[in-house]
Amino acid sequence: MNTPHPPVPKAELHLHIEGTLEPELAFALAARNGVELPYASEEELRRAYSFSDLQSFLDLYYALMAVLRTEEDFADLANAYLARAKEQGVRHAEIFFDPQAHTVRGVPIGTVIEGLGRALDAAQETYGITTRLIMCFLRDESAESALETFEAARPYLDRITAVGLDSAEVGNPPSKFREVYALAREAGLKCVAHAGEEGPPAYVWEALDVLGVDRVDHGVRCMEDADLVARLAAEQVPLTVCPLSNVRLRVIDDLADHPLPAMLDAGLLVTVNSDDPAYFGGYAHDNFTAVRDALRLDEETLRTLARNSFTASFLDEETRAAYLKEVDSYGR
Ligand SMILES: Nc1ncnc2[nH]cnc12
Ligand SMILES: [Zn+2]
Repeated sequence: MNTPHPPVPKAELHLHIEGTLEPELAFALAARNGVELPYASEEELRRAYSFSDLQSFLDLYYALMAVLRTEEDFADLANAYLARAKEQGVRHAEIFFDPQAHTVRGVPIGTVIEGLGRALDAAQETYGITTRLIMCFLRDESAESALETFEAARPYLDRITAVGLDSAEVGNPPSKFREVYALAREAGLKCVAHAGEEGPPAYVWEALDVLGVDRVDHGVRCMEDADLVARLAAEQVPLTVCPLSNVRLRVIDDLADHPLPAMLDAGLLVTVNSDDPAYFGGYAHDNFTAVRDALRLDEETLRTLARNSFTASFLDEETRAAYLKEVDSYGR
């Protein structure tokens, strides 16, 4: 009898912790916190997961966050993700969170960070997963709100590795956040930003040239601009691509048409990630197997994607090398 392959060891670099809120946990937290959800059952909620674009997803994503109120809630959310991530072969996770989506509801930023931090502190021992935290600014909020959020997070910066930029992209270019990114860099943080998901290649240029990002989240629309592809390839700027998300949010019509193979052929440092797995139908390895099947990727290409995930991470060199060794010996 064939023993099934364990999933290839990988790093997850594009994962919104709020996007891991499964219906089951949403209902459990709603009951615990006395929050009424506008859905009669988990099944009914799941039926609402049909999106026409990024905004239609964001509306539900922010609405469901109403159930997240206490440190314990954020710790439970992160633990539920880590348990699933372990099963998916995730050895390292760099996790986004959206503080403004919680502070606007009266949840203090310290509650969010301490709650997530409680789970992440135990992640290596409990799940064998190393972690980093990336604080995202909501780009459809003002630049002033991002600055206030950064200042509110200052007491917790030792828990934060990088800043990021997410939410509704079109009409909210990276340059709007020049100032807060300069402050983050001054404070020694790494910088990433969603760019080129729904927005044009010009937003990827801005993320690079105005914000000075170390990685681009999504970035798939870079393929419309040959000069941009050349720049990203020459500098080996990592792109955290999220295939199932791209299909669910209609960035790409069909997974079989995804530009991932063309991106790899162009010499881009591409990684495969899950974005908001509770909403988009798959966690990290589910994305690997989906692209393998739809795009007929061979085992060596999957190994390259796994290698890329560690190469593109914010890990220290020694830990990175240890993980790369695991990838190289996988299945051999
Ligand atoms: N795919 C995505 N794009 C932009 N903002 C997000 N927030 C959560 N998921 C997102
Ligand atoms: Zn994202």
